[in-house]
Amino acid sequence: MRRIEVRSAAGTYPIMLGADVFTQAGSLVLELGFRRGTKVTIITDDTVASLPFADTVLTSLDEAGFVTQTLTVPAGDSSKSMDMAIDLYRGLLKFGMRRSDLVVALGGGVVGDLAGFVAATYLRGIAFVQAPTTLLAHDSSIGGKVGINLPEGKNLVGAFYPPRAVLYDLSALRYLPVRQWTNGMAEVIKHGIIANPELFANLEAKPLTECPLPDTLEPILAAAIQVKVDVVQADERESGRRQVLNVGHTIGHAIEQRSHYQLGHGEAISIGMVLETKLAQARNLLAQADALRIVSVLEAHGLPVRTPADEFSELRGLIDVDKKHGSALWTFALPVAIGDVRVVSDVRPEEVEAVYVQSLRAAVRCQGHKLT
Ligand SMILES: NC(=O)c1ccc[n+]([C@@H]2O[C@H](COP(=O)([O-])OP(=O)(O)OC[C@H]3O[C@@H](n4cnc5c(N)ncnc54)[C@H](O)[C@@H]3O)[C@@H](O)[C@H]2O)c1
Ligand SMILES: O=C(O)C(=O)C[C@@H](O)[C@H](O)[C@H](O)COP(=O)(O)O
Ligand SMILES: [Zn+2]
Repeated sequence: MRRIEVRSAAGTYPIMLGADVFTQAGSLVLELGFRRGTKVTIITDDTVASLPFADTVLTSLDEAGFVTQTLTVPAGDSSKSMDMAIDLYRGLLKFGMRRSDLVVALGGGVVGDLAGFVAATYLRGIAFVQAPTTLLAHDSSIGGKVGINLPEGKNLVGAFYPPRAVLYDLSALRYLPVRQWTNGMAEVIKHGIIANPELFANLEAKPLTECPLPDTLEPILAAAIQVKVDVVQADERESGRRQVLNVGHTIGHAIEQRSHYQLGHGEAISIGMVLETKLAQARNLLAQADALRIVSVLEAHGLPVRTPADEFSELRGLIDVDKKHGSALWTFALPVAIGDVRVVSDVRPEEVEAVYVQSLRAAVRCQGHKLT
């Protein structure tokens, strides 16, 4: 089992990464200092609850002497809501959860963000452990961003609230449908674009279109995780450097929400990365060869790269509520090389619209070719 430490203002926490982490969940939680008899609520979703490893985690915690319950929410981004958070608070209260007790978020980014938000706010904050089960969650489980969506935009309510540990069992990933695997690759590729050109080149040379065996996967995932760890350690509360993790997200979040979550987070961010790559090119920040490499590697992984049919006017308001903007001008994290992303805070909405409209026209032309 590989151990990666994350320094945070609230203390250092470990990421335990390996193929046999969940069977040891109970002893790992004891090692964190929680005593036998502590109440542990596992928060998960209804898909994950039915997979064999959910039982493995529960059994391991029971055998270690914890008093457990499981609370289940429907799978999907619509569970990242205040209504769902309130249901969960009540579930915790009913079970008698105190400040010394523990929440375990077992699932993908939706469960991690929601359960983390509930843990951050229940009784003004109780401890939680992230137990990510999707590839995408190599990103969401680290760094302490927790939150819920509003109808007006993604992740508009939340906190920076680091977990006590991240227990990442790679054997859970073999249950992922291909679409979910691919969805997660968007954030792995993103981490390469941000700060690891070697990781990016490896993905170009050998696209990971399905879940490989843990021995192959572990070093790749560890490299992507290390990019995230380095960034959040440098700027935990996103006052500057951390904004680079948002490459592809300023437009991608709007596209994700506008699709009513028919597009997965990684799928929307893939389209967002393509459009933001074009914005970087339009500003002469990125060479054409690098722009082509970004689009090609996303395509090679089966990720969507075409602009959806939405009019820009339908996205503008959603982009406008992005938390990074400081004024009427927009803030974007733009790729400037493979392995380097720069934050720019003087983007006029009209510039984005021009790039978007041009890409939309190109996408429609392409479709026309296919039909004829
Ligand atoms: N907090 C952060 O830093 C951060 C970072 C990236 C993304 N996010 C958020 O994460 C969310 C997306 O996360 P996600 O893509 O993991 O989505 P998700 O949590 O909805 O999981 C995707 C689907 O896979 C299923 N699933 C989970 N584990 C599985 C497994 N092992 N086998 C089979 N099916 C499994 C889930 O039930 C769900 O249907 C978005 O809400 C996004 O905003 C947060
Ligand atoms: O950890 C971060 O910081 C990120 O930006 C990671 C993103 O992949 C993630 O989607 C995050 O939830 C976006 O946060 P937001 O603050 O833009 O809502
Ligand atoms: Zn993301």
